[in-house]
Amino acid sequence: MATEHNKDILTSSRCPRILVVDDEPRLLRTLADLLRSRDYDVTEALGGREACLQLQQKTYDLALLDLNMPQVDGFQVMKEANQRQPGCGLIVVSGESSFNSVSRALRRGALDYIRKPFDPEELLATVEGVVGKQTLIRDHKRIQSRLEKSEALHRYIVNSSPDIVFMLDETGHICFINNKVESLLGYPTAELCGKHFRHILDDRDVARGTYAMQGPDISADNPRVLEVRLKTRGSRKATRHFEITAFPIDPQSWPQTGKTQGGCTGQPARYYGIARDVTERKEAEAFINFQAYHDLLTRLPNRALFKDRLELAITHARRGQQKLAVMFLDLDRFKVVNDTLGHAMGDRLLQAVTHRLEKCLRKGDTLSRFGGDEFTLLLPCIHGPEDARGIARKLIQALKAPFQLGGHEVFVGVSIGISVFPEAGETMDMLIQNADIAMYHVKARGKDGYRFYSDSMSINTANRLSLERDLRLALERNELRVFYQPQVCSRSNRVVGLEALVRWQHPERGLLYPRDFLPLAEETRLVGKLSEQVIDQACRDVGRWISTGHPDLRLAVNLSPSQVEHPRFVETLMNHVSAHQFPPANLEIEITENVIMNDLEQISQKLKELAATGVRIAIDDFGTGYSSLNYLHRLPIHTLKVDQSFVKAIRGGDDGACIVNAIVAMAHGLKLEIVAEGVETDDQLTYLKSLGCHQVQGFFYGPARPAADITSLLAGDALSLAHTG
Ligand SMILES: Nc1nc2c(ncn2[C@@H]2O[C@H](COP(=O)(O)O[C@H]3[C@@H](O)[C@H](n4cnc5c(=O)[nH]c(N)nc54)O[C@@H]3COP(=O)(O)O)[C@@H](O)[C@H]2O)c(=O)[nH]1
Repeated sequence: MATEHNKDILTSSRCPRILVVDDEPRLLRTLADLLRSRDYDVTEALGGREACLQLQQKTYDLALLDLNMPQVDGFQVMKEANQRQPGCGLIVVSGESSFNSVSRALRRGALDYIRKPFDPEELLATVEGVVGKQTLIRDHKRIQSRLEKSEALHRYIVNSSPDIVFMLDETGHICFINNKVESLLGYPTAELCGKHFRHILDDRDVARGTYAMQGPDISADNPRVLEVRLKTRGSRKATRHFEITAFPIDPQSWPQTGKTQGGCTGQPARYYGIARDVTERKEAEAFINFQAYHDLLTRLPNRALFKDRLELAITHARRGQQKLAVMFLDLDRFKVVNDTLGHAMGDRLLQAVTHRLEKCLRKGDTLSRFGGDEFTLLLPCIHGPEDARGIARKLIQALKAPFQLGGHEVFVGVSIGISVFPEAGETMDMLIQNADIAMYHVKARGKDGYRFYSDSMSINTANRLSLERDLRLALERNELRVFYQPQVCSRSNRVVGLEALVRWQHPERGLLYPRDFLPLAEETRLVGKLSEQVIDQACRDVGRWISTGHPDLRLAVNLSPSQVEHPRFVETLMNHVSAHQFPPANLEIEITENVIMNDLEQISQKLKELAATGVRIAIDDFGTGYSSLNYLHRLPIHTLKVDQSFVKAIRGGDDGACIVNAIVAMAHGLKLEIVAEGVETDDQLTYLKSLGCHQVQGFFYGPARPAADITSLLAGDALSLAHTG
């Protein structure tokens, strides 16, 4: 096929067409016959006029002309031929032999001049020579035109390729690169020709790219395929992703003579290939990958990625005998925002919270959104629990300031459970689960704080299920007991109040304390029912003591956060109180500051309603939370209970003691009653008395005890209280 094609290019297959022009018919015929004897395709023109007509009708390779002809002479025919058929060769055959005529004929384009009478052999040789030359010129032009077309076609194909097409020499310098590099990366081709391909490789891929091209086993059957980032022109950072397929050039199939054909390095091309822009695919892949492992709202790692990182961190920690901490964070009051301001605001809040939390963390830490308003945090390589404690405090503090959401000022808090590897669990699941358990303990104590997991919180899943079942049964079978801890006036040593504290008389496990079951009750929402039973029992017991000679005796009850948050809290509580005809003025509810701050507006309304009935309100654990003067001032608060931790600190004479001074002074200033909790020693009592804090509660006067003990205590001598403790 190629041979046929070449033959077609190189030779003209038709026999040359010759126009013979003379005004003498005899001479004309002789000349024509002579040429026909050599198989030329001959046309006779009798005179110049007919010749011109012929030139208008047909194309000729050659014209043999007489000069002296009547009307239209040979020069005019030459002029016509030059105008109409510039490719037609001209030979003059004339009896005119003056220098002028010859030179004029040659100037008009005659290729040769044969004088009459002519020698037939000489004429045939001249014609053959001119025809051969004409054929060569014509074929050359045709080949050139075909080559130009072919080159244009290939150039068009290469340059309109969607890919970058390139050739490299042995050392990796660019011999050729198509225009696509300009539209994709911004480089004019001339700028890259002769440069090493490293010039456009992203720094991160230079080593890999260079190694790939130097690899020994690259062959036509085994092209080098690799993905790299190429730099865009004029930007130090912007890159696009390309998939490069490079082949070696076989010198056998494309022999190059010294210089690269069409190349610009002066070296033979050794590799050719294409670079396909796969940026969109890579970005789509990256997005899908991101989606699989991240939460799209906060852009934080999701549960799957968190677990993966935790697994890895545990392996490292185990190998290096290090510690790590897992925190389980649950936002407080998020639900209120979501329900009242809508999900869009809820989403914005989660983003803002994420932003603040992230600011508290180091580079290697992993904060993840576990779902809803739950986050988990991995702190790898900590020295000990103190590091985690510091971070937990920072996180809590970071969320203290209000969030501005479309004109609304919103407060949220965070409850954080912490588990430290390896003490609180050696596996990923255990660490997360135990941090979650610890978090529920924070929630049960009024939210917005942190707690470390300890084994005492733990109940494994099986135990947990059986404990939950037991607790449900306990509520049905009335296994809950109410113990009372006296609140004593230190001046008179008289019992002024009783704090109701729940106990569970478990049929197999004996007497259980709130820490053993309250978080579970909170988690399973059984706490509401539990509290109702406690209130009922306490109203019955204390109501009896009130009506039997202790009219001023105060009943203090603890309320769980979820109980207070319930929309019908006031109504439910008052129903129980009135069901037992308990005088509201003898009832004091204890709530923590965090419960109040959970939803200041709602709680404030509820507390006002309660206070209007005569019920008293005490702030439990005062000093450990917000200690905000703002709400103390705005709410109907009657009593502050100084947290045990500050009372304990009295003994050491450290900062805690100063806090007691401050709280007592503040309570006096605001005309609030004050009860100091956890009083265990005479020194603490003396110190508190010296501050003017006369209502105290603690093991100094005795722990919480069953109702029967309280009956005899109230009947006996109040002064003997200290001895019964
Ligand atoms: N929603 C409800 N919560 C309740 C109810 N009953 C108890 N609780 C909550 O459980 C917390 C722990 O209670 P408890 O184990 O009974 O501990 C109380 C006292 O026994 C203990 N205490 C008292 N004096 C001392 C002391 O001198 N030293 C010392 N180490 N501990 C002492 O303190 C607890 C009472 O604290 P407070 O409530 O802050 O006054 C308990 O704190 C409640 O939150 C319930 O019915 N419903």
